[in-house]
Amino acid sequence: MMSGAKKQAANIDVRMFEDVSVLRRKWQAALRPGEVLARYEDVMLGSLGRLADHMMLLKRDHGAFAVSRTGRYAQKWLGDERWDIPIEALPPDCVTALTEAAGNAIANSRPYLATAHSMRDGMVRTYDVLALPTFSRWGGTLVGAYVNERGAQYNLLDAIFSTTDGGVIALSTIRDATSGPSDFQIVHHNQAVAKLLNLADRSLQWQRLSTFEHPLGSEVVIEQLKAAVAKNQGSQFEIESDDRNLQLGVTVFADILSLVISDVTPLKRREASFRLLFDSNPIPMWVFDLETMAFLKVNDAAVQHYGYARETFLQMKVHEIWPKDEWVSYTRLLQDIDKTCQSDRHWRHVKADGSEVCVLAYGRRLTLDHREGYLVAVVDITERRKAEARIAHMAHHDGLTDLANRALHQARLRDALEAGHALGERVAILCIDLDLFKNVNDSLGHHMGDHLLQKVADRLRSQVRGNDLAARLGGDEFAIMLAADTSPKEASDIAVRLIQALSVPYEIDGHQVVIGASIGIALSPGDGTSSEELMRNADMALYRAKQDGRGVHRFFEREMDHQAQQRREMETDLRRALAHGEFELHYQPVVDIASESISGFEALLRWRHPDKGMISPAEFIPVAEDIGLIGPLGEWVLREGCKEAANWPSEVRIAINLSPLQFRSRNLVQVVVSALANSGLPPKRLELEITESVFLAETEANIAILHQLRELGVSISLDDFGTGYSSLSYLRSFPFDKIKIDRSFVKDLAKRSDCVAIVRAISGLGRSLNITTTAEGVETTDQLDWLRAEGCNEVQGFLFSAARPAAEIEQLLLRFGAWESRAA
Ligand SMILES: Nc1nc2c(ncn2[C@@H]2O[C@@H]3COP(=O)(O)O[C@H]4[C@@H](O)[C@H](n5cnc6c(=O)[nH]c(N)nc65)O[C@@H]4COP(=O)(O)O[C@H]3[C@H]2O)c(=O)[nH]1
Repeated sequence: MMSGAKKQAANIDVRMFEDVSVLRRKWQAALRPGEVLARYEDVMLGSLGRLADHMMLLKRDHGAFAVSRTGRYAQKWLGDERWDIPIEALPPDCVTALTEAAGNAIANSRPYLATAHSMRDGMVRTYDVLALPTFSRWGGTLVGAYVNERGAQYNLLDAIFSTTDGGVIALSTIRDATSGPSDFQIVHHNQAVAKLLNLADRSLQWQRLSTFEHPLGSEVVIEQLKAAVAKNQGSQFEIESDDRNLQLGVTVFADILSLVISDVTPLKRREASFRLLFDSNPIPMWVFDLETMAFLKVNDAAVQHYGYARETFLQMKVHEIWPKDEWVSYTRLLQDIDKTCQSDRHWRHVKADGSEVCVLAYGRRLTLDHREGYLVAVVDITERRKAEARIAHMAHHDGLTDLANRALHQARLRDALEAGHALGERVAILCIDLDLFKNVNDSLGHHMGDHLLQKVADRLRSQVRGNDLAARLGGDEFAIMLAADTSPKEASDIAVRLIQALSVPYEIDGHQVVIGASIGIALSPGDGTSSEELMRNADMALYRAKQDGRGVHRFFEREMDHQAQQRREMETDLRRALAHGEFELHYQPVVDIASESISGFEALLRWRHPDKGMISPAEFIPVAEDIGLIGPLGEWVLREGCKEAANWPSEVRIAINLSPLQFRSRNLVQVVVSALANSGLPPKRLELEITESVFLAETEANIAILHQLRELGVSISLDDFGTGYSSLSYLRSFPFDKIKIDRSFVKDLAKRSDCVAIVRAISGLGRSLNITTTAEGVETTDQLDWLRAEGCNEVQGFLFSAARPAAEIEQLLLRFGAWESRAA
């Protein structure tokens, strides 16, 4: 069944449809053959009847239309009863429809039907506008326009409100006797209200709130509405209804109130989740106002981490947790901040106690309490950064002294050389080697050695400035790089200062330790332009400084390069010499002062180089020691010496020198046993000469080896006695059979009383300890007389003979007999 209104609307539509058809037919019928348009008189004049009320005549005037002649209905539609109205004077909705219809009709030379929507008193009406194009005998085109409302009007507000999810209620205020607001009555509402209030089945119309059993009728709501009416001012508040959060927005129109209800449950849940995530998050978080930079919200973790009380925090601005030197840069960063920010940089923050932390910050924009804010979560990476820095530091520094290590030193040197090259500035390298450090390490132990190195490092550190760098290259090798354009004079002054500083006695664990330093200097670009070359040359200069008696500094000279070359050659030649049989032994007689006879021979090694001739052991033994050849070479000497001595008269002994490095091989005893066994030489005819340096390293083990040798029946002599540091204590460490007085004391016997005193003391010592004393380097009879007078037991030296090849031994024995008869 159709409602009355709908039926009426349907009738109107049918009539309108008929009107449009009639007019179209009339226009078609008026079209004469050969003419494009129907004539005005044929269409518009006469026989329009009822339709005349709905008609308008449109003239074209200079391109724009004007309306002349309007029927009554058309006048109402236009809202204007005048004849001749310019089109721009009409309501815009009419203008749009008329222009569209008339324009298209003229363009197509056919009737054209357009639709117009008009808004009148909140009601929307739809009209059909039919334009009939005609031509007039008096010239020009005239358009007859028919207008009629198509269907039922409807209320736009109702239509809009019925399609929204938001609830809208109109309430009228009920006043009491004092004319104050006492209650409210629902006078109108849209469909969404019932759904929002979960009251689908109940009618709300005319419901009084005070009797309305629903949270909407609660006292709280009524009081809020009363207050709004009293103040004539809108308000907004929330209520809960069936697990839903409803937001009520009140607008006051005198005694009528509109209540807009929206469901804010999802929003509330989001807020609750945010609160939960924010408040109890272990990661420090805050929200700050993007405009004022003030903290709006901070979570517990932030309060704890930064050490500010929450109230203090909330009165602060973001920049107050930045270090002052970053205020400008960080403010600039925040100005460019995006909707979200993934921290790709480190931020420095300052805690309440003034300490600084390093953090990563992650953030996003949000609205909090109607303010544009920024939510920030921070991850403190201070410890991680420290650990990273520690690891990076460790990779570039020496663990013991904390000085730069070789890698960092090389890298910095390369950089300095590059910069120096660009600027035309010199870079100096000072290679430093500690004199006598090995002694300390060996005699006082590694622990003391380490302490000493640390103190050395401290002194070096205190001597370097600016871009200069002190480094430990390993062991007791250090280097200083002087990066600022350094002259040779400056480098030399610094080297002198360094040697002085390092030579001041060290106080370590109650011991006073004295060491020195030797320094080699190389300067770029003259002594090298690459780090490798410069270091190699500084090292060569250092080698020279050590050769020159230590405690001095030397600059690199091209000649050193030559010497280094020679040394390399010697190393190569030495490796070959043993296999090629280039070594031989010479023997120097040892004379017994009392019996004035040869008691033995000292075997002294000789190297007959195929090109260079005879090379002194003083030159090649240290090299053989350095390249590890001393083991096989020493073994060869022992075998060869014992074999030779086995041919001598039975009372003549042989003395053989042992390098301290031979003790390292651990098979020394075995080698001696084998040499004796192979030669058949009785052990008592073999003397092994050692220097006190045997006691400097692995003392216990070496003393044990000495005891084993002695148990074989071999004698042990202490060579070069008096030249070392603590010889007397070594005499206690091992029961030596012989002490050899160094030739430096013998040399000046006749001239220097201190030498006499030393020789006297050593001889006395030997006597009281029952140790034979042998004086070396006796060249004059004067010296011999002094030695005899001081009670020395044996002598050897050029006075009797230099070391001679084995073939001359027999002759020597004979010749000695001759000397013996001449001396008598
Ligand atoms: N000015 C002067 N010198 C005299 C006199 N009498 C002897 N000499 C020299 O003094 C050195 C004595 O040997 P050294 O103190 O054991 O000192 C030796 C010894 O430490 C080492 N050496 C020699 N042969 C061997 C060896 O077979 N093994 C080891 N490990 N070292 C050896 O080489 C050093 C030097 O040996 P050489 O050049 O042969 O030098 C020998 C000898 O030629 C003299 O009256 N005046």
